[in-house]
Amino acid sequence: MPERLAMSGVVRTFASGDGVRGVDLDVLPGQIHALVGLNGAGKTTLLRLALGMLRPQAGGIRIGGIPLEQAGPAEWAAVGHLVDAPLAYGELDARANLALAARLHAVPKPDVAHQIAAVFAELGLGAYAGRKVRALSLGNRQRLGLAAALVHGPQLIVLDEPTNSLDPRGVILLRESLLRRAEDGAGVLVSSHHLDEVARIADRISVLNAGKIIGGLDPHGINLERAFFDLVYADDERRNASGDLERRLP
Ligand SMILES: Nc1ncnc2c1ncn2[C@@H]1O[C@H](COP(=O)(O)OP(=O)(O)OP(=O)(O)O)[C@@H](O)[C@H]1O
Repeated sequence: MPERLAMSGVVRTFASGDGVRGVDLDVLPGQIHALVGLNGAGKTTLLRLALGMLRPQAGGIRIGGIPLEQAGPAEWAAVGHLVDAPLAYGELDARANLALAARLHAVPKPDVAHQIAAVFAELGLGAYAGRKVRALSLGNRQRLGLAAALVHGPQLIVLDEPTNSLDPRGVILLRESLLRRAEDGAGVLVSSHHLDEVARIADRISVLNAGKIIGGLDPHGINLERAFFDLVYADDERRNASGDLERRLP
């Protein structure tokens, strides 16, 4: 079975020199791959590249074995993502928003109501199904954004800091949802600042620093925070010692 996502030698830098500078990364079927890094490390940029929201300057990206530039509706229907703010129509209720998300991802019409009910239950949103989105709390809007990313049963799930503004119950529901979906064969790429949460769900943790993957963390290891900072500081020192040449060269 091909990787759900494969990125090799991906480069995308901005005028400042920041960005993503030569990243290899994959997500296998059934795997939860977490991406951690300091603010500005390049996590969102990398996820946007994986989703075709940004074009790489170099390198290759494949989803479901297909190069991104050749991916068509069938490949994209198998992807669910929440990167940036949840996109929703404020004047429509939560159910209507999810129905749109389901149809956009090619869920057959007769299945839409059932799949919406299932994902509402999964993320604890049932009580808000008839509520206009503009009247939802921040956390419930985030839950709705997650529901929209998951309603069609995607095989590749890409989430940028998905626990943002979720309450502890929401964090647990999302955790259970991602673990179950991975067990069913989905591949998950998720960025997070919460090392404890990441350790609970990830099969693999990659550390991104200044646009590069500088190593991995053992999800079962003790003192993940210490291991994380050891990697980051060692990389910062190495880059400082080399005058951060790589950063300044095109
Ligand atoms: N569209 C853009 N134009 C210019 N610079 C950008 C753009 N998008 C991101 N950057 C820069 O690229 C770097 C990486 O940003 P990115 O948002 O990917 O980091 P991040 O790891 O997701 O950070 P955070 O944890 O704060 O969300 C930052 O220095 C950011 O300012």
